[in-house]
Amino acid sequence: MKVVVGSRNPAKYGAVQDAMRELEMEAEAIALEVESGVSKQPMTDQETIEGALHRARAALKEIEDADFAIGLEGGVVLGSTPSSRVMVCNWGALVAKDGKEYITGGARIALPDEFKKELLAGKELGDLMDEYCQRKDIRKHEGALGIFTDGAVSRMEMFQHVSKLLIGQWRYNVKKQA
Ligand SMILES: O=P(O)(O)OP(=O)(O)OP(=O)(O)OC[C@H]1O[C@@H](n2cnc3c(O)ncnc32)[C@H](O)[C@@H]1O
Ligand SMILES: [Mg+2]
Repeated sequence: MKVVVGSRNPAKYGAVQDAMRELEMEAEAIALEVESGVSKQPMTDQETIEGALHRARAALKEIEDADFAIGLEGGVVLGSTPSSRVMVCNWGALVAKDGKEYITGGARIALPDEFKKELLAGKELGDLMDEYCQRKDIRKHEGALGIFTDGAVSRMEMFQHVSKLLIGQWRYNVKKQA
């Protein structure tokens, strides 16, 4: 089997590899940088879902003999009421070679309130996190999730869960059709 991942970010690509290992799938995984087709910082669930789907569709187009492609996308949700918090959201999409598309939501947690103004001014969460922690490339490592849960759940672990949910749904359908 051959699987394509629509990102070269190790927190995403590594997550798909780990998910496949856990599900005892023998597949070659290829990481490809593709366009998300949405803004660099998606600001709604809908935009984040579209980014994940676009990545998966674009990745599958690149590798003709792939069985399926996975797109993973992070975004933020600003909240529409004064009491609602700004959250990091996560979505994944799997597009199979038969054209079937699967979508799965990942964990979301609240971010510091002061992030809201910066996000509205056009700042990316990845850059905000690096400034907040005075470090580089947090998005490629534990992510906002890992930082704000004191390492309890990392971005990679969350994307691993999303990938397992996607691959599981794909498997269910493949078995049903057999
Ligand atoms: O190379 P790609 O695949 O684009 O990986 P990315 O880290 O940029 O991830 P996304 O494009 O999916 O995320 C959109 C933006 O949100 C940021 N982001 C999302 N989740 C994050 C997290 O847990 N920690 C830090 N930044 C995060 C990310 O850095 C981008 O600025
Ligand atoms: Mg990005």
